[in-house]
Amino acid sequence: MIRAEHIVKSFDGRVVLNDISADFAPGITNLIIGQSGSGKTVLLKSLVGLHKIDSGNIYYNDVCFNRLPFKERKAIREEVGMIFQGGALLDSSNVEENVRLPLDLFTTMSMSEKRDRVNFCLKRVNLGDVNHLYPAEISGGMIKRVAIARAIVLNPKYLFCDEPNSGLDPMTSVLIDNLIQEITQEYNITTIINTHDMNSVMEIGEHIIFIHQGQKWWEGTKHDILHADNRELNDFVFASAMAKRAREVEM
Ligand SMILES: Nc1ncnc2c1ncn2[C@@H]1O[C@H](COP(=O)(O)OP(=O)(O)OP(=O)(O)O)[C@@H](O)[C@H]1O
Repeated sequence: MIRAEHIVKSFDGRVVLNDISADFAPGITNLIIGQSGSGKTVLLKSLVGLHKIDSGNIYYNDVCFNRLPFKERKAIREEVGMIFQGGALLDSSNVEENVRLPLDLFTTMSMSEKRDRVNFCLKRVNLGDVNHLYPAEISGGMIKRVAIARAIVLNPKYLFCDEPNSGLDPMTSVLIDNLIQEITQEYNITTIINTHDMNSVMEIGEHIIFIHQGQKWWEGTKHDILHADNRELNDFVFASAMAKRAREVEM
């Protein structure tokens, strides 16, 4: 469980997160949505400790993360998996080396133990026999799977995903969304996903926070969204004519 309490963050006196509070429960997919520039990435980075917040508190279970000394914060960070936009694999390392990297950095496992763990994680994301391929030799969807395998290799308690299906076709996006949801449930991970993708919202939006101009404007589930009486949310979610018609039909 991650809890944000009254988060305020500004840059050069300009407030970009204004008093945001939210609970992110484990075992479900928590989505942060909002227009470009609304503050989603700043919120995600603040929650993970990459931005120092001006005020408020961030709890990881019962521990106040933002007030911890550096060493203890680092220990919690080792329980965090991250999936970055574009995958962020090392181009000069092959798939196995990319997935193994957190094990090399943070564990004292033997090489054969590491190889077993890497193979287990690659299998979990439905990738086989790609260990020796380089990122340039695999598809965008495979890159995301490798990024997911790397994010789970240390058995994280918390998983942060920044636009996990950016650049993917709609079918591959659904597969990646479903994979993240399955892994979240299977290992009871607290997962927070930053997304613009309305298909993701309707597919895996078990808990959704809508950010508007730096404020939490609406909160609910994918089922609530269809009936939400919130103009900014509706303008954002049902922006296209097709989405508007789909909503009318559903209503
Ligand atoms: N390091 C920074 N320094 C100054 N301003 C920043 C910084 N990072 C973000 N901002 C500002 O904070 C606001 C929110 O940015 P943020 O990246 O969180 O938006 P977003 O909702 O993630 O947008 P997008 O969907 O386009 O990625 C923007 O106005 C942005 O210019």
